[in-house]
Amino acid sequence: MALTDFDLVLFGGGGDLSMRKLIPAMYARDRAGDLPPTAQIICIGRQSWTDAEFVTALNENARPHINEKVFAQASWDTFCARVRYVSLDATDATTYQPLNDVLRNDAALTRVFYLATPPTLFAQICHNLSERGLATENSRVVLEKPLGRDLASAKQINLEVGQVFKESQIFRIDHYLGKEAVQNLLALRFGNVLFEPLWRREWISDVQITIAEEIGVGNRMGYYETSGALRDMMQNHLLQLLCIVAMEPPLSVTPDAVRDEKLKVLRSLKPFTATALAKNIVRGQYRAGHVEGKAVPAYRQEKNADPDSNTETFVAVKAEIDTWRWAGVPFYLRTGKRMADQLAEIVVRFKAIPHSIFAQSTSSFQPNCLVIRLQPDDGLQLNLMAKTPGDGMRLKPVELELDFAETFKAPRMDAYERLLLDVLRGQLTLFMRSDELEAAWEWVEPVLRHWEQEGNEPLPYASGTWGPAAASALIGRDGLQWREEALPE
Ligand SMILES: NC(=O)C1=CN([C@@H]2O[C@H](COP(=O)(O)OP(=O)(O)OC[C@H]3O[C@@H](n4cnc5c(N)ncnc54)[C@H](OP(=O)(O)O)[C@@H]3O)[C@@H](O)[C@H]2O)C=CC1
Ligand SMILES: O=C1O[C@H](COP(=O)(O)O)[C@@H](O)[C@H](O)[C@H]1O
Repeated sequence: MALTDFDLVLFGGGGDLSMRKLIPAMYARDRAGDLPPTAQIICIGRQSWTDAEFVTALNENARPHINEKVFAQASWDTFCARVRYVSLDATDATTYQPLNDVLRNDAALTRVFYLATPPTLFAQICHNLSERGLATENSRVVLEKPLGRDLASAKQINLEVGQVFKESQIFRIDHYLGKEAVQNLLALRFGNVLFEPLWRREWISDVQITIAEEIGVGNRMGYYETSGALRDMMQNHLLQLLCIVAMEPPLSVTPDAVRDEKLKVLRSLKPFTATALAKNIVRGQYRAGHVEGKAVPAYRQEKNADPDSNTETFVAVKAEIDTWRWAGVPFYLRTGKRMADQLAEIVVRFKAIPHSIFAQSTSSFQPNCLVIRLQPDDGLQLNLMAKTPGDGMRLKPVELELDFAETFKAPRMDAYERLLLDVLRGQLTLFMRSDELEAAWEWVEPVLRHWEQEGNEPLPYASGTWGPAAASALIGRDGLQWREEALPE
């Protein structure tokens, strides 16, 4: 579907997210021919730059993040010519005139305000846009995550943004929902009959969702210290993945049909009791170690770090969903920085066979397992038992592997490319509704309060490992192992 001409305003246009993700994504769509010739990208910050100086910054900071296979100098020059830079203080409406001057006043245009700034500015920016008459009927606003830092602040942001924009104009982004493998999970679940009868407590033993990163906090210490892994990854990305795995079939892929189902999952998450707070959560922080053979410092020794920081860089949780479909099926979620590998995957483990008709005992049968791999490459793996060739009847675990890049050989689209196109088309399905967001905060809120009250110093783990030993114990208590622990050496 062709895009209507637009003005895209990137608040925080010179920041880390814009340079690493948003600008490269817009460039890729421009290079693919998706952007109307007169579309503008207006980047905002307090720093005083001319358009030409900002293009120099783009060359230094955004250009290195563009895939070399996509890059061409001529199209990059054309793209840079669309980009304007406007210096203003987003908290001060009296400084907004230069933005009024570059925005085109045409009701037929789409106007998008993308707030890639700290979330503490979201409400203020929306009020200022309204005061300056810029939040028009044809406008949309994109809010980055994490939206707020707890339930109360998230509600306040929703309330204030809602005073300026209608819910249908608000795009709360979670870039994990734009990843190809997540879309493919929807296709797998609702485009095939094979899994649906098995996708329930009778046949599934447990689900593991892991987002492990090798990188540390990099230059984002200022932000990360106020956040930590629970707010940065668990409250949003991991819970959204859990929703896609656990939701009932939606009536259609229309925004509210999908979001209604995700909301039901979030509302069915078993609230943390005092015992669960003590037993079902592991909080960790990385120490010095080696990642990919390179020595890396402890979190507390990173640039701009507080040497006494208690911010968690790892969190693992055992969650349960109180519904007929999922009662009794544990969902183990974990995420961490500076871990052994860069890996994002969902592992659905099926129950063991009830009885062996072969000479082998049932315990020598590996339960079937479906792995949906999001990163580093997206793909699917199904573990089955098969007979080894030759005489006798000996069964062995085998893998059916589907590599999406290999199978489709089609150009890949980054999550931000897909989601930015959806914003420009007004397609809300992959964005969170206010009630969903609040339900997710409601579930993590007791954990935040518990950590505040208990002081709760995070457990140390060496960089380049899979997190604190307590994370293995968390799942081990149920007689299970994280997938990498169960794999043969
Ligand atoms: N970086 C990432 O990987 C990810 C970031 N996010 C979210 O994106 C948002 C931005 O993060 P990130 O890019 O890392 O942050 P940065 O600190 O790198 O960038 C924030 C930008 O906001 C601008 N800014 C801050 N205050 C004002 C103000 N008063 N007026 C105008 N501009 C202002 C700054 O520009 P200047 O200094 O010139 O004013 C800066 O460029 C956050 O909500 C974060 O949680 C989400 C997912 C991943
Ligand atoms: O939202 C965030 O996500 C990134 C990880 O995203 P990925 O697509 O690279 O897996 C994480 O590094 C960052 O801390 C967090 O804010």
